[in-house]
Amino acid sequence: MHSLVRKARTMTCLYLRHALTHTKNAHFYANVPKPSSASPRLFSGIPGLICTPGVRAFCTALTGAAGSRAAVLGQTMESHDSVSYLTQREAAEIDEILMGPLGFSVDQLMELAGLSVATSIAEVYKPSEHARVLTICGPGNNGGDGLVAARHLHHFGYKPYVCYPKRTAKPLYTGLVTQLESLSIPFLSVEDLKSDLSEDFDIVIDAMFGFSFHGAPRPPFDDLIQRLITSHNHEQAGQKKSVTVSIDIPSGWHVEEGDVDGKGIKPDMLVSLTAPKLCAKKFSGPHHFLGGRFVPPAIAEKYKLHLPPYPGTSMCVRIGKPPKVDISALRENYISPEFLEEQVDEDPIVQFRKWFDDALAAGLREPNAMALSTVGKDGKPSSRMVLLKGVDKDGFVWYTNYESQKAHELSENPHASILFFWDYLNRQVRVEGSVQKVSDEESEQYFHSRPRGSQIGALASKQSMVVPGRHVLLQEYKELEQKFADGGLVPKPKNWGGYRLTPQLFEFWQGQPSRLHDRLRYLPHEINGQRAWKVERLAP
Ligand SMILES: NC(=O)C1=CN([C@@H]2O[C@H](COP(=O)(O)OP(=O)(O)OC[C@H]3O[C@@H](n4cnc5c(N)ncnc54)[C@H](OP(=O)(O)O)[C@@H]3O)[C@@H](O)[C@H]2O)[C@H](O)CC1
Ligand SMILES: Cc1cc2nc3c(=O)[nH]c(=O)nc-3n(C[C@H](O)[C@H](O)[C@H](O)COP(=O)(O)O)c2cc1C
Ligand SMILES: Cc1ncc(COP(=O)(O)O)c(C=O)c1O
Ligand SMILES: [K+]
Repeated sequence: MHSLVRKARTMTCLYLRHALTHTKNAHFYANVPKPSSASPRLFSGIPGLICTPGVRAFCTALTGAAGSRAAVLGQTMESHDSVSYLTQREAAEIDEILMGPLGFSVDQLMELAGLSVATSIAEVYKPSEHARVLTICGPGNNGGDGLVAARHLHHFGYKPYVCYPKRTAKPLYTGLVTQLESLSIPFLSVEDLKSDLSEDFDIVIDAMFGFSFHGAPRPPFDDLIQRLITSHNHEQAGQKKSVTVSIDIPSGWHVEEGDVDGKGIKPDMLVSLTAPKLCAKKFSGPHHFLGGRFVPPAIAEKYKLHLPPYPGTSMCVRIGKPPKVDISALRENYISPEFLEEQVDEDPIVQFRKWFDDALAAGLREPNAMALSTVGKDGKPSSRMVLLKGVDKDGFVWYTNYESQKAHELSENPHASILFFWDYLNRQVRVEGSVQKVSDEESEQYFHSRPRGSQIGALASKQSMVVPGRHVLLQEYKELEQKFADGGLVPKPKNWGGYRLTPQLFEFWQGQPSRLHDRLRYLPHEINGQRAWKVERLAP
């Protein structure tokens, strides 16, 4: 086998493994026609994975014949070859099957389609910079998707406007209009719109035509499409422009051939629904997303759909590479509630618990992950992440190897700094203090509470030492696994245990607009011979 293909297969296995381990309660089938020696190991221990030679699945389809990049099983798809495209007839057929034998109603599918569009937009364009959204709706279901998207965008914090010149009298559509009116979303006529839409809007959603479009656009859509083209040309002339997001098909494009004469709209984002239609091959904008997370396996199999898995609970997934970004331009404008001296607890540990509970309530992944910085006698700082395993009035506890780099540095200099960053909450907490080992009993107790695999892993790993290759670690692990196969107690290695940082300084940071962040620092001081904490505000 060509080594690149072999590498692609291995990578696919890894991605598949990743996808599986992050998708709970699902069963996946993988066909590995010529398993490499690594395959069983890669797949072992994945709940829900059934390896079978009979079932066609991503693994073969994507890395076998074409030998295309394995990244398709990550969260993006890199080449056009690896994604499936539908013809106009297939798209209409799938619609009929979904709403016929598969028991969906059009309302349901439209709701999910519109939600996918709104979440795709929210992934790329933040309401802080792209608040004003005009949705131009056509007479069919594509227009309906636009009406639904406008409603969700309102709830996501955008300011939607709708232009819906050819309304459909069916209850589904009149209901969607009523819902938008009840949110006081303005409906604008074509005459209300300026010829350059960029003047009044940050985003224009093109929900005029979907996969049933044919021929040349009739009024008033011909004019509306022209305005989207003009707005794009303004951008090329260096003026500020609004971004165009097309739902399913860039309106005016041939559903299969795309922008035939090259004079059509050039959307910045395309949200394909169910699966991209053939015209999407011609899409060259920076953001191609897939939405419509409702495709049952029967459809995927019948139409041999190869599509990227949706990450987590997301309603959309990016297709294709993320655009190249100017790193220097990457920034967030933090918007948070005020964080004032009067609000903080006098006890910084209590204050920490409050913020930690907020991080837990927000559902953040590993809110207990913290950067630990240490400095040995050479005076050179080093940092790494560790997991907080306990916090109380005595301090902050984590566990590690007592012969690791951090352990050597702590033995030379028992002072450290820990740092939590809770991105979603615009918060950071830094804590500095002195460090001691926890008692052996405490370490014993914690060690035996860990998953058995991690206990054996701790025995197998001489943390921070050079290893000749991964196989050495795996071999060591396998031998230990066999040694403890009887299920008896795995002894805690002598060189494994906890550290406790006794805090001498806290700083609670909350991001605010214009970089005028809140920073409240706690330092110990004495009042009438009593130890207390003094809170001071620091300039951001
Ligand atoms: N399964 C899915 O993925 C789902 C997709 N959804 C969305 O539905 C559209 C397809 O919806 P459909 O109603 O079939 O069609 P369109 O929205 O594309 O539009 C049909 C109307 O447009 C008129 N039309 C067609 N061509 C022209 C033209 N050249 N000028 C003016 N008007 C035109 C057409 O009128 P006709 O008289 O020509 O028939 C119709 O009134 C799909 O793309 C998705 O966006 C569902 O929401 C969920 C399931
Ligand atoms: C999120 C996260 C949590 C981690 N938690 C721990 C931990 O609790 N204990 C640990 O020894 N290593 C942990 N690690 C690995 C460390 O970052 C580091 O690689 C290892 O401890 C060796 O560090 P050293 O060579 O500086 O001592 C974690 C890594 C990450 C990314
Ligand atoms: C090497 C190492 N040790 C310990 C830990 C902490 O893990 P646990 O929660 O199993 O104690 C981690 C976590 O990533 C780790 O990577
Ligand atoms: K469209």
